Amino acid sequence: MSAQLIDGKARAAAIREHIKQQVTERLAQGKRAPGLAVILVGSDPASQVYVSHKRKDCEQVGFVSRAYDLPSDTSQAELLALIDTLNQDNEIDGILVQLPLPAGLNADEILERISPSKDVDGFHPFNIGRLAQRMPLLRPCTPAGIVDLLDTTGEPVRGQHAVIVGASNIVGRPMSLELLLKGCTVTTCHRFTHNLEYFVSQADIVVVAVGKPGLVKGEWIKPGAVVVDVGINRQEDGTLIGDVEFEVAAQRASHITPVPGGVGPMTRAKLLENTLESCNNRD
Ligand SMILES: Nc1nc(=O)c2c([nH]1)NC[C@@H]1CN(c3ccc(C(=O)N[C@@H](CCC(=O)O)C(=O)O)cc3)C=[N+]21
Repeated sequence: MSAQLIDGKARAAAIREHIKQQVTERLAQGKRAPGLAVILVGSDPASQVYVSHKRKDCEQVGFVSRAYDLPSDTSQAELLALIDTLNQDNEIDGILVQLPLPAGLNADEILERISPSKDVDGFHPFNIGRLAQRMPLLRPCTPAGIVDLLDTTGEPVRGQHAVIVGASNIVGRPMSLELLLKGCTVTTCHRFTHNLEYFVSQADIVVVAVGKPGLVKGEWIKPGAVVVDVGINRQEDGTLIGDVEFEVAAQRASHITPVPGGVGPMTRAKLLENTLESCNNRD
């Protein structure tokens, strides 16, 4: 039995279509289009790819996107000053500082400087705290995109044992909070976890977000489990693979996300949703 693919690309396209309609309605009511500021510091090639995707997405849905391509020697003070200005800019509803930042910059201080109401990444401690206390406002995009995808499988979520592999601030930790909010029993594994196989083999839902190809072996997957692979590992030949051994896992899982075409497009779609929500809240 091979798993059903969870088609993030199609789901993301449907979300963008819906957003585009809402922007058209806003314009018809004489309201402005949502504005997203994307700050890229330095010239990390992967970041340039992701940022160009974000700008294209904005154009497609009718957002105003403002790009700030800053030199890698931009100082902490210059970055903080730009964020302070954008926090006050009434044309801008979302501010995104593309990670990773060049060494020497304090990312935590920079992200915390973004006004929580314009934090469309959902990384700000205020927004994470609201999620932790079951009162989410702007939610981190990748975990929110995964919750959306889980709902499309038709498989139960509430009461299921969810195992998250990876405990980063931008995926693993908020993912654990999102699935707790959905009523899952949550196990969060990380680099200090002993016997990862044991935990993964218990899971009804597995979310892997580490960035290590082949980390989760296919035979660890419990028959019928739902597998969500957040890993985006670029191989020498330029192809992308995830953190899960896809072929074997797909023989055991009921549903599985492909890489590419699964979680990645949902991350981008949720960023657009957050920006529109911020704009609507500012009317
Ligand atoms: N402030 C900030 N916010 C982020 O959300 C953020 C970030 N920094 N830094 C880097 C990561 C990575 N990330 C991805 C977004 C889309 C795809 C995506 O669309 N992937 C496509 C493939 C795209 C390709 O071909 O490279 C897919 O998986 O199908 C991947 C990765 C967002 N990130």
